[in-house]
Amino acid sequence: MMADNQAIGLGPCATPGTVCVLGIDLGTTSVKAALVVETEQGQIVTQSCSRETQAQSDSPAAGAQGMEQDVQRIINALNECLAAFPQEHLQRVSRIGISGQMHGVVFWKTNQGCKWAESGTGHIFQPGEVSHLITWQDGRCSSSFLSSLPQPQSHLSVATGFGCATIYWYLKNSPDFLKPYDAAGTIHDYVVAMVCDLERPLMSIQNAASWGYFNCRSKSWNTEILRESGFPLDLLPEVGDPGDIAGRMPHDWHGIPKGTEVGVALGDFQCSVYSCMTERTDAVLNISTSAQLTVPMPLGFQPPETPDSLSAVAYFPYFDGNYLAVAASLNGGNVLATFVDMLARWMAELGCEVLESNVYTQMINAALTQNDTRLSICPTVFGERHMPEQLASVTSITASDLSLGHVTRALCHGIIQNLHSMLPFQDLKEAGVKRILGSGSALSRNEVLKQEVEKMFPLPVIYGKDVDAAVGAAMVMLHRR
Ligand SMILES: Nc1ncnc2c1ncn2[C@@H]1O[C@H](COP(=O)(O)OP(=O)(O)O)[C@@H](O)[C@H]1O
Ligand SMILES: O=C(CO)[C@@H](O)[C@H](O)[C@H](O)[C@H](O)COP(=O)(O)O
Repeated sequence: MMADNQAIGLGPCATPGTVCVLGIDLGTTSVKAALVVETEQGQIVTQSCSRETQAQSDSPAAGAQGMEQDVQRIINALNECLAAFPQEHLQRVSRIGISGQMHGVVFWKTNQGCKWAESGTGHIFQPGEVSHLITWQDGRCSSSFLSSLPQPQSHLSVATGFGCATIYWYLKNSPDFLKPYDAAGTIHDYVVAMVCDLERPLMSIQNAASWGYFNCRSKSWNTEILRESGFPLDLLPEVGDPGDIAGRMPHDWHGIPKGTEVGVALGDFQCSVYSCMTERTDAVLNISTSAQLTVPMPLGFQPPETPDSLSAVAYFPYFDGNYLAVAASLNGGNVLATFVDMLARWMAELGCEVLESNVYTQMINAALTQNDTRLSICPTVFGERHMPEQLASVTSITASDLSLGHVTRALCHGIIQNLHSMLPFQDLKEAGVKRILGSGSALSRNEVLKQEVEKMFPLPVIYGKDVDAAVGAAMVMLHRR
């Protein structure tokens, strides 16, 4: 797996004639990049890099419920990742696949979305007239606000943090905010639009479905419903199929040659699945900032016409018209990150500074010596889309079960139990699942989470080596010729 703060060189760069693809994932916590080459033995990840973005930003308009990220910081992390790769590797890249955190929205002004500049290793861009990214974790749209919106004609219901809901929120609460902007997309759509110099942004079906008000059968926005309610239709991107080429780069970028093909931006969840799922009897468990447990739906499956907002399982578009049934939890690695942040703040108040990475190591080690606990933690600090009101709670507290090991064990158990409550083991068995493939760095770096998965889902669980959204995004562009 990828390590923070350094580029990992894993092999030679592509020799002339071999295809080399750059995969990028703009995640909620970190940016990841990987170089993947096709060899006679199959695909090899030759370089990889990960950088935390530290992009969380205040949201004056939305207050405490808002969750925004500073685009400049995300692009800084991306630039650092690419600058860490050897030039001779980047010069061999012929195609780029980009994925990222879904549902969120960023606004920009056409032709002023970025500024290009010369760096030591070629051209790079910096954000220009761009808003913050309002992320999938944003909570400004209350249940009553959402129920005041028109009913979508889609199999997916609309939740807070979805692009169209956020645009409605601005329209109704702060219309002046939207005035300077004439383009919008997810953060990864923005990057694709900038590197390809697109006049109008292009979005894949995967990301369009994640915004709400998109019909996956007709592959079109709910234009009439949106128009009737005064929605600014001009802000909706054009839509393409996952795997399509969005454009070619008119400039070199970090030494990647001018003319390189860039794919339409993809969902990070779908790319994580693509990086590891090989059999129709595989389930995939991805834990990054969020968490998803998923199984493929039978070929030819079409989702119901209308959504079931009380269901914990949704159908997300995958590739080639296929769907994944997914328990998409809002409570994954972010629950552990919240706990670590709370500990670090308490320690600071008590006069001790601690490095967060050391806290993760210590708490995971402590929980590894604590196989079980009576402490019970419901970890839904961030609610769930199908029951936003149910927040976290701790029960069965006894004085003997309060060590760091007990609490960490109970937290990890709670995260997996919550996923299990959304998509139980029994359902996986009935769907014919034979093994679970683990992906995402919050899982790969945490032995306690792995143990809890294996206890709650008694199936073979396999943790692949190069399994994440950046590698998946590269693989999509390698396979789709
Ligand atoms: N040092 C660490 N050891 C183990 N887990 C960590 C560590 N640092 C962060 N994490 C976990 O990784 C999660 C972020 O994973 P990441 O793959 O970067 O997310 P994303 O793809 O959403 O950007 C955090 O929410 C946290 O739970
Ligand atoms: O929002 C959720 C919650 O699981 C999903 O629908 C969605 O695929 C992902 O969480 C987002 O794309 C964010 O991904 P990540 O940064 O946590 O990897």
